[in-house]
Amino acid sequence: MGITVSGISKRFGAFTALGDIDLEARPGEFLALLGPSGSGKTTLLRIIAGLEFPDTGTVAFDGVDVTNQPITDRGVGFVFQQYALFRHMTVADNVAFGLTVRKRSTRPAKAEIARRVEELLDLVQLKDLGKRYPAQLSGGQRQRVALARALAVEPRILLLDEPFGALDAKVRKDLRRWLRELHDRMGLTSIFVTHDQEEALELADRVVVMDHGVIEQVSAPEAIYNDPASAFVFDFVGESNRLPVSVRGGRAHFGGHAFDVATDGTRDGDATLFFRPHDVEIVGAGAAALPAVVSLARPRGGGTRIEARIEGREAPLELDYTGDAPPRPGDRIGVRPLRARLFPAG
Ligand SMILES: Nc1ncnc2c1ncn2[C@@H]1O[C@H](COP(=O)(O)OP(=O)(O)OP(=O)(O)O)[C@@H](O)[C@H]1O
Repeated sequence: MGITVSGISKRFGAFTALGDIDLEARPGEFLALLGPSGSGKTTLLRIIAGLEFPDTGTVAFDGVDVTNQPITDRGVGFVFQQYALFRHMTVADNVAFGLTVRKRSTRPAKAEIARRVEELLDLVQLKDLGKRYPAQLSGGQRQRVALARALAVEPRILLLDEPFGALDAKVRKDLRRWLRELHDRMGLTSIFVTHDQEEALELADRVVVMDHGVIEQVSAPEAIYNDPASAFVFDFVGESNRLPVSVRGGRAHFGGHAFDVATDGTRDGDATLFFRPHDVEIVGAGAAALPAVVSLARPRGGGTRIEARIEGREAPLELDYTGDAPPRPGDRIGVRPLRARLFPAG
């Protein structure tokens, strides 16, 4: 089932939480909403779920406008961190909840509900734990129960808000993979909110990067990392160095030094240069490059991570060196950014 969000805006008092959002999730797609705290991810997800209503704009599922439908009519499964399991109910009763609260006319028979619960517990690999209470489970098991509960109503759309936020890194990673498999196997359309970029890049078909209530970029994970659409995305996703430069005659200038970068039609004037730590060439001092002094060198991932200071800039550059004669603290080096990107200042 496809999800189409058109022209959605939402204010809380004088504060604009979402401004004119357009977004499309194709049938079967797994989207991640990624952004810093307060960027509007949860508000957007709640509007898609029907837990919140927009000031303007529409939400449609497979072309059918559901903007004014309450959550109970939308047929979505959702796992939100704040909708924890019911502590006084067994695991099985938690999973059955969405079915048992249905009106009598649409509620399956008791035996049928029990069968479905068994099936779901099997699916989330908690087959023999139906009689336990949430307090008797690990964090990861609880989140799998929450997922089983969301899936009990046989949704075509699954909405998840940081469902693994409170779990340790290893469990998170396992659950993430397992969730992706489940999504594929059940043919769901899923939207997942996270502020963890690794999670978004690993899990999603496309990543939606948000900041201050607007969408900065919607792209496949590789493109988010390798071809960021804005200075914000470059900075937010992956490691980066930023340097205020002025662009003149196809070259970047910083502190009296000029160096070659692809200016890609950037107009002459002030700009911010971005480059990743591994996208540099480190050359000897005196070469036509940005002069820097190494302040720190430590092993990292088979190479050496170097911090280097440049005159007139407080924040050191973070650089990766992969050769076998890494520079040492105090060494003077020249830094040539490769694959750098310029964004107009401002
Ligand atoms: N009911 C509300 N009343 C007033 N302000 C709200 C309300 N809900 C959200 N906001 C504000 O809207 C902005 C966006 O919040 P939202 O929860 O959507 O952000 P988020 O990107 O999900 O952040 P986080 O990663 O911290 O959960 C925040 O500044 C928040 O304080």
